[in-house]
Amino acid sequence: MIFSIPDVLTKEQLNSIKTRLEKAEFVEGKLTAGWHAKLVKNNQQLKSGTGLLKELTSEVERVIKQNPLFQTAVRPRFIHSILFSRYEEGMSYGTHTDNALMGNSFLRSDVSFTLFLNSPDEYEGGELVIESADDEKAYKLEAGRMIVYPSSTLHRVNTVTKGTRMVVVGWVQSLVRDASQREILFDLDTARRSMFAREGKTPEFDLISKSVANLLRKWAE
Ligand SMILES: O=C(O)CCC(=O)C(=O)O
Ligand SMILES: [Fe+2]
Repeated sequence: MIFSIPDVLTKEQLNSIKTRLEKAEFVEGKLTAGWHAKLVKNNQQLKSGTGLLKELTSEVERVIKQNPLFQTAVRPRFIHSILFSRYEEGMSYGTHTDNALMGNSFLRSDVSFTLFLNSPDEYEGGELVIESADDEKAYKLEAGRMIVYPSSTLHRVNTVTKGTRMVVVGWVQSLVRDASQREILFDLDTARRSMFAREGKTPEFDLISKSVANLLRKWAE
């Protein structure tokens, strides 16, 4: 399931993050890529091990974690490996797949996300393109909006031909590893919430709630 969440960050939060990033030190993106992704990764990211990265990471993580749509659709156990990436003119990230396990704790990447920090009219190119078996789709979202997609895909970032593209990227180890199981839980949960809004706590609502809980018991790890 690929979906996007609007207004993950408010205008004030976006401005505050961008102001702090303007003065920050960025390094070669290749430093955190797997051996094959390194070959095609040509961007910059906020230097690791700095107070600023820790501060911004915890701010963004908290906001994402609290988002109700993210919670129901992704069921995060760990949000991890967050990077603040910058693509200037001529930069791109060629076709790759994300590492399955990341960092010293080998956190699994089930779901990837890109949170756009600047507006699409501030740069040309720079679309995130996600491939499927016979097609591909390009995403270039407004500032504050986040695209969420399976880490199992092949994807790329087109060359930025003008301006600068600023994003936050990160990964999630979900409580429910299997994407099709996550989708079943998401559909049932959405259906029962809309039934609840219309008719309140009916016997049908109780039965769907019981199924959501029991499936979660079966599938969560
Ligand atoms: O910048 C993006 O939208 C995605 C970047 C990416 O694919 C990655 O960092 O692995
Ligand atoms: Fe990626």
